[in-house]
Amino acid sequence: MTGERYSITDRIDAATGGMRMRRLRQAEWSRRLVREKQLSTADLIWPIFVREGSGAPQPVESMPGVDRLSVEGCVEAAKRARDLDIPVIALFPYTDPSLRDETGSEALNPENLICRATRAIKAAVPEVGIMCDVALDPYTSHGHDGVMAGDRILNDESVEVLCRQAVVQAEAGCDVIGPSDMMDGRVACIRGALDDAGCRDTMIMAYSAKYASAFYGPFRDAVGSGGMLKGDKRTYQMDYANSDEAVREAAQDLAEGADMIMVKPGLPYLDVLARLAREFGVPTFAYQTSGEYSMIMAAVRNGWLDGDKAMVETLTAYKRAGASGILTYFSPKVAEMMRG
Ligand SMILES: NCc1[nH]cc(CCC(=O)O)c1CC(=O)O
Ligand SMILES: [Mg+2]
Repeated sequence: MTGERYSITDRIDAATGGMRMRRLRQAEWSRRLVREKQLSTADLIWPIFVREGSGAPQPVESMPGVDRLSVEGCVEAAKRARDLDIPVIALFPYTDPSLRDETGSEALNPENLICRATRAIKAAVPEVGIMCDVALDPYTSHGHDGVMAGDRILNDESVEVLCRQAVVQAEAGCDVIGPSDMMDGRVACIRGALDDAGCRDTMIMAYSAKYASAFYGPFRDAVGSGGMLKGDKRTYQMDYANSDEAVREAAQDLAEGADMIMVKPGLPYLDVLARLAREFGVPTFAYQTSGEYSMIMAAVRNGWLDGDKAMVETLTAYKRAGASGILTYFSPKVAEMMRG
């Protein structure tokens, strides 16, 4: 050092122009004042697993804190959602293996578990929105989202069944249809089928950029399709190396009549989420998948992470990336925390 000419402080002031970024971070009140995004209970969609029969919640082993609920249990969960200001719950069925077949015909049964749960919840808690998945994997003996011929998943034949599944769910009272199957053209066909059935008000949240991902494993346990799945879903779900393609997928779904779009999984795909949110400016959602949830919970169980902090941080990250809302298994927990 040659000089006393410049002190560290002089150099810092010269470099920053005196604009010290830490100034606004010095107190909780000023951090709150300049915060860009705020997670709210209005951002939450709570996925719930439904099972046959009555009685106590049945824990999903690979998802600590998540249970499969009876229809009655789902009604109680919907009341909890209402009391916590959670706008929507998303229902997923655990289907008894004896009801599964090659074509997923139980999906079309107006008395299936999902339809009965939907009707029971709508009757008891009409102010909570209900979202139902459109895809055949909870109902097929091979665990795929569509119908098969040999080892191929047939697109158009699958779409035909998915349209009927959507109408059955809408007629049971479902408010939001969530096609998660990734067949081509299904949004247009489902919209048409809903309209033809007089369900013009039923919304569609399209799983537009849904990737063939390792982060769905615990979900497949929860709905009982894990052990059944033959092969993988890479001929219909997206390649995780691609994001230009996500833009084209979302553009198609919107042109076909999707009211809302979704990116799934969430955290490893925040770039895709941010891109779609900016590109289209439509309600854009993210799914914090079972695998993301279980990763956090596993670390919490080992004492390696503060679960509450990781929960709020990840959910806020979705908001920062541009999500209108998040499907998350943390919904009741974070809503309780926000209520204080
Ligand atoms: N098509 C069904 C469906 N709907 C939501 C999920 C995953 C949700 C999660 O992992 O939390 C899946 C699994 C899959 O596509 O294999
Ligand atoms: Mg598509």
